[in-house]
Amino acid sequence: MSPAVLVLENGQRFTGVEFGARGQTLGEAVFCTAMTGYQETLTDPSYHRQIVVATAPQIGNTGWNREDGESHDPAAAPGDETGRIWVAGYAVRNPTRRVSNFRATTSLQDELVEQGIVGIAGIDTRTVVRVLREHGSMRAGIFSGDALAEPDELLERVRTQPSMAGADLAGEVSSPVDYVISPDGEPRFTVAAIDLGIKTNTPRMFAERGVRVHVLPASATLSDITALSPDGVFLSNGPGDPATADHAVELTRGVLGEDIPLFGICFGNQILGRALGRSTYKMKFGHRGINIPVIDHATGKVSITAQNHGFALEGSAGEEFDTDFGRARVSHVCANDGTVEGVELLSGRAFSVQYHPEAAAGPHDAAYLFDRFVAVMQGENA
Ligand SMILES: NC(=O)CC[C@H](N)C(=O)O
Repeated sequence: MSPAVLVLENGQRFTGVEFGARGQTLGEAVFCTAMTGYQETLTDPSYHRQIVVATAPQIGNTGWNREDGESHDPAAAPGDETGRIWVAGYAVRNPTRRVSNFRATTSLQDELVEQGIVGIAGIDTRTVVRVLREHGSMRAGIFSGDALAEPDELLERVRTQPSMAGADLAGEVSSPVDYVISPDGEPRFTVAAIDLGIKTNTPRMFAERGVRVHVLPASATLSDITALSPDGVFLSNGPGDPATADHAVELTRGVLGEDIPLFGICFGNQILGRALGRSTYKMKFGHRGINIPVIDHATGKVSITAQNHGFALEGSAGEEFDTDFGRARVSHVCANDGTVEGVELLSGRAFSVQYHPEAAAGPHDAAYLFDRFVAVMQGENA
């Protein structure tokens, strides 16, 4: 097995072995605590430009299949549209040697090679995670093969890459063209979904509820939206720093001005929050995993949620504030650290959450939010 090295911005190096493609990759090192769902994690466009460190020690048991991908490439061959890996790199402790799942068509190792994703295995991921937890997410690189020829240069390469703060990335992952996901059965409503890095399970959750989803590129304008006469607008998850997403924020303000019902997830929550006048900040190490507890301020109920974010909205539990579109409040907070996990207009016409009710992968506690959005489109008071 050939050597590979993970180099962190603070100068720490972890030597392991190649995993996936050979070469060099740069990105922000972040850790994900999910025990399962690596295929969904790797294909989630929100991880664009990030090197994911898995805290679960053994990765790859279920191989790779043609069904669980979360990216959407309308130009890809049928059956392959959801499989693009978006992470910049993958760092694991112990890759499985034998795939064991009836749906697997290949192994994770082979898929990483196929897609040219550079990874590293055999490092003490517990130590890496402790460093990231203590010092925060930081720039990093994984190097193997010829990239190891000049070991003294690696740290410089890591340190000269752009930081995640200030990164405007939604346009790099968004579909360049519109596409439509048809509902199961008769269409009841049409939602215009702004693709800032949308995961495929989101339109699927709408489709199950009779909603036709018209996905629009991140560059869509308010007239592109109103031309569809949608019953609602959806703001997707996505990569990068929400403070850079000025176009999406202006678009959202336009949608709120038209009083079209609006729902947002993750990046979409940060954008709705900004449209309501709040600002965002970079968290120390973010929330990435599938068992993160969130408190709904209105009911006191806790949902166990899937999350993947490194930025958050300013605010505190239950805080109410005035906006250009009426009064709003912080609707949800994280039970672990009190960060904002949701905002809403008191009118109920617009709401969003920082976590992932589409749960791919993850627990289904928050799926009711899709029902709530359908109820708002139906004209019911949410
Ligand atoms: N999953 C997401 O939508 C992530 C949103 C944003 N890029 C963040 O890291 O906070």
